[in-house]
Amino acid sequence: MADQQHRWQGGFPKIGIRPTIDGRRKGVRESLEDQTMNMAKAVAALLSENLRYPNGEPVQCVISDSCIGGVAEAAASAEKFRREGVGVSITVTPCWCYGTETMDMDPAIPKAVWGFNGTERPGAVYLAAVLSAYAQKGLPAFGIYGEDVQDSGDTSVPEDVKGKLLGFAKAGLAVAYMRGKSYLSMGSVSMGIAGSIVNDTFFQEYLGMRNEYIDMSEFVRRMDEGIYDPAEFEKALAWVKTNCAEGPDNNPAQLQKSRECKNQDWETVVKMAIIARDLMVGNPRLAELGFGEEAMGHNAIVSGFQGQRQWTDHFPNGDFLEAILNSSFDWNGIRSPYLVATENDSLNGVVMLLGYLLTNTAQIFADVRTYWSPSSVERVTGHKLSGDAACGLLHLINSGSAALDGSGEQTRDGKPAMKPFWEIGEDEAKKCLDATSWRPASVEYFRGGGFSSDFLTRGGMPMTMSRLNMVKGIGPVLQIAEGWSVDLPADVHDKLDKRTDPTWPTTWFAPILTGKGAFRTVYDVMDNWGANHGSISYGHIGHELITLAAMLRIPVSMHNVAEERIFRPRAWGLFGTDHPESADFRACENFGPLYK
Ligand SMILES: C[C@H](O)[C@@H](O)[C@@H](O)C(=O)CO
Ligand SMILES: [Mn+2]
Repeated sequence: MADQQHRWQGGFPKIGIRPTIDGRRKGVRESLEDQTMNMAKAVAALLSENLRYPNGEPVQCVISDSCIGGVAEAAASAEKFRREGVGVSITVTPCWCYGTETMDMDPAIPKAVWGFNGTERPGAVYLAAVLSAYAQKGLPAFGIYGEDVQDSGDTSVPEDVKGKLLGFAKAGLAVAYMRGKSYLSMGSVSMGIAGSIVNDTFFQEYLGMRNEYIDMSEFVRRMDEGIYDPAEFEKALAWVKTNCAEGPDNNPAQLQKSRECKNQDWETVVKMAIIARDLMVGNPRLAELGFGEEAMGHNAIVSGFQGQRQWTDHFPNGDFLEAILNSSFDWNGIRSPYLVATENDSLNGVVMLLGYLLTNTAQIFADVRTYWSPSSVERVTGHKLSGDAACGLLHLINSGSAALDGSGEQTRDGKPAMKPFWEIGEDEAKKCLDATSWRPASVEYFRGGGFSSDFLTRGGMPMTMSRLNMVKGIGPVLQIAEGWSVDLPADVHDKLDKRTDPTWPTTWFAPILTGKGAFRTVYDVMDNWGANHGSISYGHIGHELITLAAMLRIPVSMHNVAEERIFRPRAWGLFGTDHPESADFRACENFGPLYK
């Protein structure tokens, strides 16, 4: 995958591990050196063995050169971390230490402290002391403390501690990786969708990201002037002819485009996909072809394509571009997705990015289009919903950027899954492609034609749908709904699907209900959802999104994650423990965005 490597040119943030110790020599420090450093090595091994960067390589950890017994060693460690590109820090200790003299003072990087639950020289006292120092200094940190007492010679990492270390590290790496990267708007506001109004202050102050913009006419320039790799285009077009089967044209006969026009449209949409990727991450091949500036790209880890309507009123739509780039495979083989938000809905692009960085898997971008009550389904189809669907369903469907991974044709332990690219087999990629038919675009919507990916998500996948909303006076607010994809009998699906648009990808989604608030019923989930879109990740990752949101100081207004799975900075509890949701809002407001 050599041609992919340039997209990782910025490298990846490392995790700094800070073994921290009681600095008193003549006995105390000496007695703790090995245990403390061994804790750091155990955490580094845990993280590198279990976590991977988006390119599939193991996460790298950097351990301070010495235990940190005071400010001189803390400063030396900070300097090493700066040199090494550390973006997340974890302090570990089995003993009492001097909080303000040893704490990590870098305001921009997520931090956690693991205080060993021991009795000889308890790390818990330091843990509590330093977390209070973090709260006092406005640097909220995560506290990790195992539930069971460990003997001083025990160098293992308990399961509960492992879970918190891994959850913190995943979210922390996501924060660090976003910093300095771009969101690329290809076009502007689509059909009056407010999420397409790109809020650059949000990207800058909350995510540390830059906003880049290109006009959609850039696609015409590059196509007309051949600013793309012609060899790759030929390879891609041949691959498409073999792997992207056209489905039936659902347009009225008199509106259907000729075969010749469709063939031309295929060439156009394939070029659009190559050009969109080059715009996002650049392409060294363009420099070889004499297009040095275009070869650079926009350093974009997520983009949005406006498409509708001016482009799509004249040119083939961006559904192929969006769907194939969001998938984990294309003519260059199996690879990490390039995130593209349909309709340039940048707020949905952000939650696609958060889900991707937490899971390293492709995301489904969808309209939260219809709530189907059990009675409505029965009225329309005669079918009685049951199982996960018994309380009703949400019809998630949008033309465009649902990754083909969303078909659920990959498997893990024999069940439908969406996997990181390095776990996907060639046969599984083929199954996703074979499960997708490319329907001539509905010309009522897309006068310029194009092809829409049409697949049906297999049921039985754990999923998490999320949405970022922008509320005047508050700023960003995150919504999360864990649930399951659901299978429907083929005839039932067909009847319901045909009532919307059968040429688009469908996921039948059953949110997990709690019986309370927005999760009292499936209808309440829909009725509380903040916008027309959601991003759907594989797995129940709501707890990891909550941890990540707290790091970013983005309050969560709606979720169905059990309280015992939630992990936020220790300081959040100081805003009240009886109503965690309101405490979250107040804590986020109090500490404010990371990069303000
Ligand atoms: C094709 C249609 O215009 C759809 O793109 C539209 O209904 C949406 O997806 C709105 O979010
Ligand atoms: Mn939409």
